[in-house]
Amino acid sequence: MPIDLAQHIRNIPDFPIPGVQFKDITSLLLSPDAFNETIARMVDLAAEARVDRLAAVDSRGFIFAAPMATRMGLPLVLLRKAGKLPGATLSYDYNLEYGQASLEVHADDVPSGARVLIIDDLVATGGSLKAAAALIEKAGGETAGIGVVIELIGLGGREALADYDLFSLVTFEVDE
Ligand SMILES: O=P(O)(O)OC[C@H]1O[C@H](OP(=O)(O)OP(=O)(O)O)[C@H](O)[C@@H]1O
Ligand SMILES: Nc1ncnc2[nH]cnc12
Repeated sequence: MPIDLAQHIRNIPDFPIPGVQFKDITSLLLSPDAFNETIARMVDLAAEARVDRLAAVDSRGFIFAAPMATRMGLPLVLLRKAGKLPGATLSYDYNLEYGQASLEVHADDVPSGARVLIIDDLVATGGSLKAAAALIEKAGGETAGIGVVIELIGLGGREALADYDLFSLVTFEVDE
């Protein structure tokens, strides 16, 4: 029987603010089989694009991108929240489903013309991943695609990212 990854993702209503159905991946991480299957499926989909590097969105994206990078034998670039990276950075401000943030990348981590696949746990409005793609492009790279474990339907994420190839493993309606 294939593993139903959706069954391993816990829903927490009204977190972090009333009205948000929070998709909690900590329950997925507690199952080594489900976590392993998640990485295997992400790697299979990632292999469909020509990719030179992976980039991971702070912080939950790190959990999935790091094992993918070692399995794929690719360099991993960290896209971090403001003020965390020690070297010279480029940054981009964006809106979340429930707040505002800024992403940064080390300017030297993206060679000119490098094809970068961006990885995160989840797409909601697409704001974080749009900022991630903008950063990669500002640094001189090309966005080879975007991969997420969870796609929330109803907040316009896929539409906001229409310029990019986006793959996801599991979809949920935003109010589900
Ligand atoms: O599509 P969007 O509306 O931009 O929302 C999705 C983003 O929100 C969450 O991250 P969050 O900023 O909460 O940080 P975390 O990973 O550190 O929990 C999630 O991990 C995505 O990165
Ligand atoms: N509904 C949600 N669940 C988990 N992470 C999120 N990031 C943005 N919206 C989210």
